[in-house]
Amino acid sequence: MTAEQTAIAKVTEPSIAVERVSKRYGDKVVLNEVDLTIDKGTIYGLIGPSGAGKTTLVKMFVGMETADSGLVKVLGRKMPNLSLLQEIGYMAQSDALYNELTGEENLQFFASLFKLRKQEQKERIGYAADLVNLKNELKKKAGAYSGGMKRRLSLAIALIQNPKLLILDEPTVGIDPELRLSIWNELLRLKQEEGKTIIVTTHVMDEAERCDELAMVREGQILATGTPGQLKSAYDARNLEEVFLRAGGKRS
Ligand SMILES: Nc1ncnc2c1ncn2[C@@H]1O[C@H](COP(=O)(O)OP(=O)(O)OP(=O)(O)O)[C@@H](O)[C@H]1O
Repeated sequence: MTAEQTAIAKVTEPSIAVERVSKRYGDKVVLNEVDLTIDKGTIYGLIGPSGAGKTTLVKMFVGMETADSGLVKVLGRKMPNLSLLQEIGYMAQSDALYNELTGEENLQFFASLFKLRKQEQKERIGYAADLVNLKNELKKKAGAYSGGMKRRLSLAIALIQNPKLLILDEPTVGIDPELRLSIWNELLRLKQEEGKTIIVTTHVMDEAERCDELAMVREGQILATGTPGQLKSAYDARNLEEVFLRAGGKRS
């Protein structure tokens, strides 16, 4: 391979490669031979009804779940892999915060887990708190935050170490429309200007519209992938809500 070919291969290497991944809990098959490729520098949405397997899949990207069979590669390395945690920001569906610590102390604690210089740590905390509009609430204990504020603090924590890959499980639940818009604008900027790869699970169809690519997940399988436009034409639908319903996306 020439140097140029090597460079191209590096650029085009996907952020996530999932090959024939299956997972069951007891008798229940939660993921069934899933294949998925997520390119670098894209916003990728996983949509599908409750219980479809989206969270289980993204937990594998973070190394919090393991597949029974198949392969999950993140940034070219097989998961689980502890050394990749610096590169992955994860916002879980339920907030994992220290209620007895203030918002600021929570951010400091999570920042201290990563390799950041003191000054950088300070800057990242300022940036993340500002992004989620929590700068004036940082001295309050997280336990006294509203549900939406806790979500915002969790999102700030996911961004704290400036990861290459952001994995956000229903990031804007409980967040008001104005802030939701500014968070989405920032996600778009992070993709465009910093080349980050962002993976979101969502039930909100106007958020799905903002993704570059989507995967429709149902009953542990990926029914279809494509841009929002491609999915709409494939299902002959006017909007993604119709795609969702036509793909059989009834909530359990
Ligand atoms: N630790 C577990 N033990 C047993 N079953 C589990 C476990 N985690 C998930 N499940 C089951 O796996 C299935 C898929 O769950 P998952 O959370 O991945 O769905 P989801 O698509 O993220 O749903 P939602 O949109 O509601 O978040 C569900 O039937 C769920 O009950």
